[in-house]
Amino acid sequence: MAQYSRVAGSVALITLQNPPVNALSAAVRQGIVDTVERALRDPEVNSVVICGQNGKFCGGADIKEFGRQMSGPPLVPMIHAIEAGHKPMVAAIEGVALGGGLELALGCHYRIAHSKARLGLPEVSLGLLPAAGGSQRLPRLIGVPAALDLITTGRHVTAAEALKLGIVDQVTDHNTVDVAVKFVQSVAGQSMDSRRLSTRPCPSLPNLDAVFEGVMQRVRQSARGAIAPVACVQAVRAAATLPYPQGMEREKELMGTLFTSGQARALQYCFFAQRAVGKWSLPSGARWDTSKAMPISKAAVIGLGTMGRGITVALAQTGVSVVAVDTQERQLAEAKQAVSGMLERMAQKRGSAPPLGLVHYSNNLQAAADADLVIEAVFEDMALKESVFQQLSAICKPGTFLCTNTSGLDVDRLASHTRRPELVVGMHFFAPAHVMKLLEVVCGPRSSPEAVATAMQLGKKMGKVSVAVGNCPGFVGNRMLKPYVEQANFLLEEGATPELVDQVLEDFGFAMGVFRMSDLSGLDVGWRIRKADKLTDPSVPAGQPVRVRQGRRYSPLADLICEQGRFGQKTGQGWYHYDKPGGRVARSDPWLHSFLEEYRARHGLVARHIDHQEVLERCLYVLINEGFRILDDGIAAGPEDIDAIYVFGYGWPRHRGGPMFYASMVGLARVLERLEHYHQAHPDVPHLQPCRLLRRLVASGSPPVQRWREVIKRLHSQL
Ligand SMILES: CC/C=C\CC(=O)SCCNC(=O)CCNC(=O)[C@H](O)C(C)(C)COP(=O)(O)OP(=O)(O)OC[C@H]1O[C@@H](n2cnc3c(N)ncnc32)[C@H](O)[C@@H]1OP(=O)(O)O
Repeated sequence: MAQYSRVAGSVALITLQNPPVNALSAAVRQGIVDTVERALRDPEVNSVVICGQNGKFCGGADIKEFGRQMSGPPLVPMIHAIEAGHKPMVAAIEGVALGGGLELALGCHYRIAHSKARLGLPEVSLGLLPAAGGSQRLPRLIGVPAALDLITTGRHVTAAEALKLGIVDQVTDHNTVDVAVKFVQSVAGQSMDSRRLSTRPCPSLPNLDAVFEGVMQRVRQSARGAIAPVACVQAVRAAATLPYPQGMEREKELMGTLFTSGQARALQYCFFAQRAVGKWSLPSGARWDTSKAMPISKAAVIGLGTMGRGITVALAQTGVSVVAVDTQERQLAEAKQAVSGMLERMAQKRGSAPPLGLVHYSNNLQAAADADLVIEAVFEDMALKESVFQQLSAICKPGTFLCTNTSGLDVDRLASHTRRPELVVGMHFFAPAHVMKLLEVVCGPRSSPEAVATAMQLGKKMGKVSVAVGNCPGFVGNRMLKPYVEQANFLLEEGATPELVDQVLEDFGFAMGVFRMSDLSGLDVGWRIRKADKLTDPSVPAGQPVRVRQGRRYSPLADLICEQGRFGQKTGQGWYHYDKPGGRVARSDPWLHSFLEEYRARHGLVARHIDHQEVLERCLYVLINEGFRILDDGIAAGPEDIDAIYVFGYGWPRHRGGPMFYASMVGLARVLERLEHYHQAHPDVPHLQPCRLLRRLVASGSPPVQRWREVIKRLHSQL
C-alpha cells in the first residue's frame, strides 16, 4: 500500500506501507502508481516527497513474490513515470533503500538521506541484477567504477559514503521527511530535465575495455561459478556503451536469464534460511519466541589459544566487557598482544577507537567469578574441559551461563560436572572466531530455554548466524564432514589424487577442496581425535586389519601422513607441499604420489580411473545422507539449519543453496539411486547406505525442501 497525504499546502507525501521493510509488493506498486498519478493530476500539488513508514524507506522488491505468478504493475514503467513527472519528486530515505527501493529513489529527481540510512543494490546476493533501471541509472549518476563495485558486490553503503559517491544529494540528522518537504518546495516550478538520470550520458572512461576486462576477470575468479555477478558486469557495460533504451533492453534480457535460474532460487532460499534459523525450536518444545534471553554485560573467556583470542575479540567488538583468562603466563602475554593487535587493526579499518579497555586479562580462573557468561575455549580434551567446568561451577556466581567452545565433544557430559547443568550450552565457533559468520549453539538435553536463547542472542549481537543444534558427536557441521572426508580418502586409495578431488570440489564452488582445507586446518587435529577414539595407534589391538575398524572400511592414509610429521601448512607438508612451514601456496607433491602408489601396492589395491562425477557424487551425497540422518535424529530442526551451517561455516557455495537444498535440486530420487549404487559397490561403508528419511521423502513424492519438516513430523509421530 501507499498512503497519499498533503503537507505544507502544496506537497504530496506518498508513504510506502508494507511492514516490516516496506517491500515493493504488488499492492505497494499499485499504490505508488495510483498516488503518483494523483499527485501529478492534482492542480494544488506542485511537488512530491516519497518516504517509507516506520523509519524505513524501502527494502526492495518483495522477495516472497519472486517464485509466484507476477501480478500488479511492473517496476520499470512505474519508476519511469516518476522520473518523467513534471513536478519535482524527492525520495526521503530513512533506514534502508535497497534493491528496488534504491532504484525507486534513483527514479526520483533528488534523494535526501538520514545519516543512519544504508543504501545499496544487493540483488546480486539474490542471484539477480538491479533490473528496475538500477544497472543503467547508477553508472550514469556515479560513474562506471563505483557502480560496478556496488552492483557486483551488493554491499550496503552508509549515508555518508552515499553522499561522497553522489548517490544522495543531502544527508541530515533531523527528520528526513521534514527536510525533504522543505527542500522540494524550494525547487518546485523548476525544470527537472537535468535531474532525469536516464537522459544523462554515462561518464566516459578513457580505457573502457581494459576496465571491463579487468573487472570481469576479477568477478569470474571470485564468483566461483555464480552467474549473477557476471551478468551485473555485462549490464553495467551496456550502460557505458549503449544509449539508455538499448541498455534497458540488455538489462531486461540478462535479468530474464537470471530470474528463472536455479542459482537465483538457491540464493533466495539462503536469504530466508538465514532468517528461519533465528526462529529456533527444540525437541523439548522450547522456542525462540517464548524463551527469554538474559542480558550479558560481562563475559569471561577461558583458554587463550587461537579460538579463545578470536572469541575475546568478537565479544569486545560487540561492546561486551571480557575477562580473558589463561593460567599459562606465556600464553597470556602472547594473547594480550595478539588480541590488542586484532582490535587495533579492525578499529583502524573502521576509523574508530579500538575497544581495548573492554578486555581485562588474568591468569586466575577466579577472575571469571562475576561474569554473566563464560566461554571455555581450552584445548579439545575431555578430561581438561571436565576439570575446567568443575572449577567454574564452584567459582562462578549463581546464574552464570557456562558455555563450551568445542567442535564435537559431549556438552551434556560437561554439564554433568556442574551444579547447574541447565545453564550449560555449547557455543561452537569457527576459526577465525572474530571473522567467521557461523555459530553452532549446542543444546544439551538439560540446557534451559533461557541458556539457549541467551547464547543465540549473544551470537546474533556478535554478527553471527547462530544455529541451534542438538548434542551428538560432531554436532551438525563436523558430523556431516566426517563421511565426506572419509570418502575423499577412500577415493585416494582407489586411484584418485588430492589434486583431482580438490579440483572437482572447487569447480563445484567450494573455496577449497577437502585436502587443501585439511592442510589449512592442520592434519594433527583429526589424528588426535582418531587416537582418542581408538581408531589409530597406539590403542588399536594387534592383529586388527589395517583397513578395517569395527567391521567397516577404514583408511589409515591420513594417520600415515601424520606419522611422517606432515601436518599440513604449519609443517610445510601435508597432502601438498608448501615452500616453507606456514606457507600458503599448495603445490603438487611427487613424494605424496609415490607414497600413494606404494600404499596401494602394499594393500593390493589397483588404481582405476575415477571420473569427476564419481568424486562429486561420493563426496557430496554421503554428506547429504548424513544430513538426512541428522534431521531424522532431531539434531537439526530443519533443512534450513543444515544449509545455513554449511553455507556460513563450511564454504559450501551459496549459489547452490546448501547441501539439503542442493539435494532437492538434483532430485531426491536421483540422490537415493546413486547412494544405493555406491553402497552396493562398497557394502563395508555404512555411511553410503541411504537413510530412512531420504527413502521416506522419495516415497512421499520428493516434496520441496520447504515441506520436509512435515514429513519428519509425520515420520516421528508414527514411531
Ligand atoms: C525487477 C527486480 C527489481 C528489484 C529487485 C530487488 O529489489 S531484490 C530485493 C533487494 N533487497 C534486498 O535484498 C534486501 C533484503 N533485506 C535485507 O537485507 C534486510 O532484511 C534488511 C532490509 C536490511 C532489514 O534487516 P533486519 O535485520 O532489520 O531484518 P530482517 O532481515 O530480519 O528482515 C525482517 C523481515 O523482513 C523480511 N524481508 C526483508 N526484506 C524483504 C524483502 N525485500 N522482501 C520480502 N521480505 C523481506 C525478512 O524476511 C524478515 O521476515 P521475517 O518473516 O520476520 O523473518
